[in-house]
Amino acid sequence: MGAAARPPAGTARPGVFVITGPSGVGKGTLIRLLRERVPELALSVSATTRQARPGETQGEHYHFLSDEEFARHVAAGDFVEWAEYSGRRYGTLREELERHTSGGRPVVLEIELQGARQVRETLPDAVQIFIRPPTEDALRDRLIGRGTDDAEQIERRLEVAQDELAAAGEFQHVVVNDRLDEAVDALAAIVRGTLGP
Ligand SMILES: Nc1nc2c(ncn2[C@@H]2O[C@H](COP(=O)(O)OP(=O)(O)O)[C@@H](O)[C@H]2O)c(=O)[nH]1
Ligand SMILES: Nc1ncnc2c1ncn2[C@@H]1O[C@H](COP(=O)(O)OP(=O)(O)O)[C@@H](O)[C@H]1O
Repeated sequence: MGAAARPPAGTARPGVFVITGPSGVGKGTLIRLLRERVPELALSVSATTRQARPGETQGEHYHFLSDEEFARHVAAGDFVEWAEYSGRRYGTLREELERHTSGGRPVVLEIELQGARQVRETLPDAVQIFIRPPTEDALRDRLIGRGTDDAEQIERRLEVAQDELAAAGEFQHVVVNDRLDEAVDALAAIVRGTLGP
């Protein structure tokens, strides 16, 4: 964006950063480290109908909802975006996003491809970042190594990953998560480049 396209000083909208990439590529890990580097960056906590994994807590990792609760929010138009992934629903509640942006905080959304495409339409100023694995074998190794999904879930996630990886070219920024520290550096540079020093 050129300087002429910027809103006048004092009215700049906080940044919305969308981070997408296949399951197991390291999005959650990268976002945790990114937020240590850029502490003002808030995390949008998504809603989901999937079961909490051991160690995940309500309202911190996700807003865990029943199918009925999620459907009610869909019908009420409460979601900025939502999608079905591996048989479960995931979405960004408008209220959750605005809780941060209305206070002037930049915010990061960790969402899958269909949701990122919806945000591209509804929030065209959002910065879109795609995370790639160095190889598909590395992705499989990370999903196995994480130990949170059974073999069937891992295969489903790897199948979805094929379509997701094919869509990397749609994204403004692509970061390869090979060495973790280098990937965090690249993400921090994108965020700092948008927000300013
Ligand atoms: N569209 C959308 N996708 C989401 C949202 N929250 C999480 N996801 C994505 O849903 C997929 C599955 O998430 P999860 O079950 O937590 O698995 P994990 O990302 O492999 O740990 C991942 O690609 C997430 O990025 C959301 O609010 N909206
Ligand atoms: N650069 C990396 N090199 C090796 N392992 C990684 C790297 N980044 C993340 N991991 C590991 O890969 C697994 C999946 O990471 P996670 O952040 O849960 O991915 P996602 O949120 O994209 O599903 C975790 O066990 C994590 O520790």
